[in-house]
Amino acid sequence: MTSTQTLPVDEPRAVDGPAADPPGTTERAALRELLAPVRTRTRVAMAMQVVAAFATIVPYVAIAELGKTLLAAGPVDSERVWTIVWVVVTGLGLRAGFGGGALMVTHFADVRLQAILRRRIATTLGRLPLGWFTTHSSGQVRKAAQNDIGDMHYLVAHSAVETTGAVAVPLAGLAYVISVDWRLALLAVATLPVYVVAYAVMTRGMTEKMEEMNRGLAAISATVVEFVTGIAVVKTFGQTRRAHSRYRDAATETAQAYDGWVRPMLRTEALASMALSAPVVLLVNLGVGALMVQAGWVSAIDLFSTTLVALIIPVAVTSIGFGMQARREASAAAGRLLELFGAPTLPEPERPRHPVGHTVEFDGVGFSYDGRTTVLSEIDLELRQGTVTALVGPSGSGKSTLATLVPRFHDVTSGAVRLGGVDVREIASDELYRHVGFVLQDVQLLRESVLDNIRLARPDADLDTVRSAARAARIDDRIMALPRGYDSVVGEDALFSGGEAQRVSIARALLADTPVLVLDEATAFADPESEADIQAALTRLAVDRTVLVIAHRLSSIVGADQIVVLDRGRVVERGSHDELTAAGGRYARMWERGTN
Ligand SMILES: Nc1ncnc2c1ncn2[C@@H]1O[C@H](COP(=O)(O)OP(=O)(O)OP(=O)(O)O)[C@@H](O)[C@H]1O
Repeated sequence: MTSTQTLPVDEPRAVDGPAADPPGTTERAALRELLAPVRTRTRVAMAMQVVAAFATIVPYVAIAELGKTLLAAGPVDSERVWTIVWVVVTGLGLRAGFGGGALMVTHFADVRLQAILRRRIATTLGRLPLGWFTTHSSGQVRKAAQNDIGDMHYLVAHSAVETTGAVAVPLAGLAYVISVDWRLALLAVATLPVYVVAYAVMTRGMTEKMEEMNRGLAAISATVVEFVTGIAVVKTFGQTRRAHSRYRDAATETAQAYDGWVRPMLRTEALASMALSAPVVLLVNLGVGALMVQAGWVSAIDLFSTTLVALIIPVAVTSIGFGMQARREASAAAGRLLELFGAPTLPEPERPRHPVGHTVEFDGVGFSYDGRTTVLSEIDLELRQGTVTALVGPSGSGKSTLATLVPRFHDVTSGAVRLGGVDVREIASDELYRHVGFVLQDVQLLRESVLDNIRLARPDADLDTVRSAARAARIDDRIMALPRGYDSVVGEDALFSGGEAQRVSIARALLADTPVLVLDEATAFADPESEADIQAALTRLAVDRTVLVIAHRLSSIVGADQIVVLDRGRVVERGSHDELTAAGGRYARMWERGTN
């Protein structure tokens, strides 16, 4: 049983912008929207980083002044020396305090944003129609909750501060060297253009190359998944070698593409980093600077002080490049998160109504998943309180779709589904799930103790109550035989077969005790003994409830109060087993063939 929450949340906005938006605009807007809750903190941190950037320059300037003082003719002015020492210490202290403080502010901001986004993901997931989860894998949800939020860490906690530092430190340094001598300033940044040009060459066509790489990696992972999921078939038909070679080919192709892309890039990168390396900066500044000193343009001590500052400019600049890649990844992650937040949610009624009784009615119900192909049309049905209705029909006739409209996996396209006289869309979702339970083919057991799995809807139920539900579902003996009994954890020391998992979920439904039940009679994988157990458990579950069962075996629904035959989304026959076999129609033929 799943219940949904109704937490207040901003209405999600559509992710896709107008068609005329230049590429990247939507993602930038997405990023701005996601980062809005921490904008003020980020700005405060940036301002702190500007102070830290100026403080970074102070010790270098002070040391240059110290040099001048010590080399000046006459006795050393010790008072001035001490003042300079204090300036150096203060500069270092301010840099550590403001720089560290800025990072602290952004890291707290990041934690806050992660909490906001995680809550928003939980709220969104709680408001999505259950049908959404049948078309989206848990992997996608996990990626959003972990990887995408994680990808945003660099952006929030580091990028703004580091980029500010990367711009402010060189600017502060440049301001100082210009104040000393404009020719020395030119020298201090002389190697920068080489880096900028090399970097531009390196990142040319980066987006396309990254896409190509991602395609290659996706192909490799697809062949691995194909191999692992189909391993039984692959081995049985002796195709292991072929499957291996497909993986090898995909891996080789991607490796070659990577090599072809990265090799020239590494050469350029080496050149770029060389242009900003300390020996090259020193060589250019001291070499050319010495000529300037000889020519009498500048003093040796000025050259010394500007060379010191020139050494710190490159370190700051190179961090910009690193930040750009992380920013790109974070923007893409933000886009994916907003896509999740923008998924159409199940509207909650403004003024919820309460059902009276537990009769379910389908009134002129029509449904389409995509708005084009009609899956159900003109369904009029009444599932009277306390009766069992079985749905039969060929595969794809719409049985599951019809049944899952009752717990609002999706909302009808036309007509209405009513419970106790109230349209299910007018019942608050948590109340709806207190009335409607379901046991579907795809049994979902959580990685928790068997006890907690069974008492999911009633966490306060004691062991005796849980055991009596499990006994009714014919699974108690099996659970007691587990190493830690009811405390065994599903997936660790509680490993259930398909039929056993089905019975655990029946025990869960029995305990939840909802008056309306939607059952998918999943007996396809069960052995005859297990099938008999499941049938017995289902029969027990159906007592005194309004039950809608998707029947795969006609033998199990002979006693149903009403059998509904669906074909291509329409009700083609309806009646009891005796009435339908006597009528000699579709059901009678299915019964004779012994198939559904
Ligand atoms: N999530 C979905 N999105 C789009 N189309 C869907 C979705 N689920 C089912 N369909 C389509 O709706 C139609 C009815 O499917 P449904 O699963 O309700 O049939 P069914 O009678 O329960 O079939 P089966 O007995 O094989 O389970 C099919 O054509 C199917 O392809």
